[in-house]
Amino acid sequence: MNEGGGDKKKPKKKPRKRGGNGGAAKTVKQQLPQDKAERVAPHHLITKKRSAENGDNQQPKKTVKQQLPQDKTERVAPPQPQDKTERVARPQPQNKTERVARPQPQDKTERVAQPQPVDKKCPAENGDGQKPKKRKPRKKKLGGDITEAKQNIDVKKKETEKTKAGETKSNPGERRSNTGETKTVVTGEKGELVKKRKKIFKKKKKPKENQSTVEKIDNQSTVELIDNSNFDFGNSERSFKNLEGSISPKTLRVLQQLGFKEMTEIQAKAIPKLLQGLDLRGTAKTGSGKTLAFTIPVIELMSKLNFMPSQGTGVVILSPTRELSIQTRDVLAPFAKAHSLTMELIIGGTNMKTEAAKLRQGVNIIVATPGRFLDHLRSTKDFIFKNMACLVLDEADRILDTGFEHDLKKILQHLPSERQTILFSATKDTKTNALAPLALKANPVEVDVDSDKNEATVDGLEQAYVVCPIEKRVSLLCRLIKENQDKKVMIFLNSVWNVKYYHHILNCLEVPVSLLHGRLSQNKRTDGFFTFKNQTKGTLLCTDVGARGWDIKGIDLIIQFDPPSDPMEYIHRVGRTARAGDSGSAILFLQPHETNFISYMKSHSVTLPHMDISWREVEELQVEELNQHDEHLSNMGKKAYRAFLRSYMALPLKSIFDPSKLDTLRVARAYGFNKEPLKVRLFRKEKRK
Ligand SMILES: Nc1ncnc2c1ncn2[C@@H]1O[C@H](COP(=O)(O)OP(=O)(O)OP(=O)(O)O)[C@@H](O)[C@H]1O
Repeated sequence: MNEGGGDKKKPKKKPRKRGGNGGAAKTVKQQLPQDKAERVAPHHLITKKRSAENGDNQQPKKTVKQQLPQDKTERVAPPQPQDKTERVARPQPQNKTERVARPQPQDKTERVAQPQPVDKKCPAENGDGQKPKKRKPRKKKLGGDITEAKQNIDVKKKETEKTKAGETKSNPGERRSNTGETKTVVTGEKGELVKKRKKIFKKKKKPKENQSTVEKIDNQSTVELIDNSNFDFGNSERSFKNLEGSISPKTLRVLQQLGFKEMTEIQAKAIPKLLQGLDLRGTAKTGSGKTLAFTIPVIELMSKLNFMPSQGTGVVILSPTRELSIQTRDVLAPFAKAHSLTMELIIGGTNMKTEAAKLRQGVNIIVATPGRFLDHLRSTKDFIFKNMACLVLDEADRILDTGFEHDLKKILQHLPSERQTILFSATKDTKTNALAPLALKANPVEVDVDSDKNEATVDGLEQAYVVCPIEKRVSLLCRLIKENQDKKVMIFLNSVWNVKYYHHILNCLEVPVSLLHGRLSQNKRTDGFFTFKNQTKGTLLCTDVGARGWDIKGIDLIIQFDPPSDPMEYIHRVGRTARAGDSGSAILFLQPHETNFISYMKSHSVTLPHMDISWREVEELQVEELNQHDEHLSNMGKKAYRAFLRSYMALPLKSIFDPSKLDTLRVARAYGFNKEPLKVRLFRKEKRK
């Protein structure tokens, strides 16, 4: 067993309790008796108009009306679920035709080179808390957008009418989701909009207790039985039973034991091709079951080859993060066990000698991170990899990110060229396009199950952005966490120091949060991952180590406190919720000068409605005062300040996240300093540019 803690036993999963956290709320309340916000209904924050700016919260009708034109996207009916029967009924491309190189879809980043029109600032975006003199201009500004939204609504309505045929008549403004849950379609009527906004913080539908069970598969890991109810396939053609004859009875038995009945779209399309030994590049949205799509074929391959430990390694699966490797190992484990295949996790932060000893004994399937795997390729004597038959690159685009690209190229040089190679990811970028010819054989099978979808994010996700001046971010964050303390929340930040800093400050304020970042020791990292995984509620602050591939059930809300580097990163971050047909919410924090990101996202098929904040109800935290009482916090604040500026500089979308538009004095205030606590030389240079 390695030291990474990946083999740690997971406690039996308890049924999720979604009741309020009375005790915790009380403590926070006691701690912050001034918090007016505590006195208002939990959903007040987002449903109320900007009463702070108006200095008037007595006009609820106007409030809602003011929200209406703010956001054209809110008025657009959410994308209708594709008719799955139709999708599946389409003739499958013949194998030979598939192997002919199809024109590669344009990389989205290329498509969106032109600067998009800047959203006009709303008063809240100015952060001045001033009442706007007139409301009308705001309506005018979005007039065009509304027209567009109306057109979209008309189109969507027609589509909806078609798909509704055969459904029971429902109330206007309601539709049945594919999970059978009633959803409100935004028709522009006030009441319904309020309903939709409230849903951002609404509790997720709880799975029925008997639908999800945890069962121990072996001594090393526990694997959850699958609750199929959210994946509404309704199509027996996708039944795993149809693979009888192409996959072994042992594999079918494990699938059955785990509760997998029907394949997801990516599985149905990729597995048959992979079983033929073809190279494949697969793209499907987050949480769509890509792991199993490669797990079954690699297990079958090893089983057919009758691979013995003395033959060394037959399959290598590379993932960009340690947690993702641990997770993949856990998915593979019951299948490997059923076929008596040896399997090992090879990730950084663990004892290399122990790993080397295992490799020498012969490990049929390796699940690894690229750096550590390369170390073994280079230095572990008697590690047999010349028989390697298959290489899987999970989250292929991320593997190519800085640091891994070099490792991967070296790995490819070491491995036998006669092998099957499989690339999977939820997103594609230019780097993956560049890797494909290096790693894959000519003309690999391309399976992109989302190419015909309007939205790049999943159907069950409700997302919105808030415009928040930097010095108010911590207050708003605190408020959001408190409001969602009975839920499971992930908060993304862009630097380790800021994760540490906000972890400290929030815990000082008795807002309990945990943290996870790449500089923790492997044991702490794995513990943190599993603790969060097994919690029914709680808030985790993390860097992008948590953005990719984590398959944690029951995450209700994703908050992106710092912006993602690009739309792909956004998609992966929000992909930690609303997985496998489930629902979830996501909120993106933007500073007033960053709102161009929204149109940029739209051009990448991510539509983000604006979420209003009633600033009056957000208690302002006096970070400066906290600094005076806590020297440690003040010191951390300095480091976090510097890390924030540096990470901001590192954001690639300079025209949107423009360092020259960042007011360092305001940034300093956000960390409780009334002047810049230290000079960040590189940042100054960048600003001058
Ligand atoms: N055929 C299936 N039926 C029911 N549930 C499934 C099926 N296949 C996978 N799942 C479940 O769906 C969830 C998401 O799967 P997985 O982690 O493989 O998604 P992914 O596509 O790799 O996501 P990401 O892109 O975020 O890494 C898992 O909990 C898995 O158990």
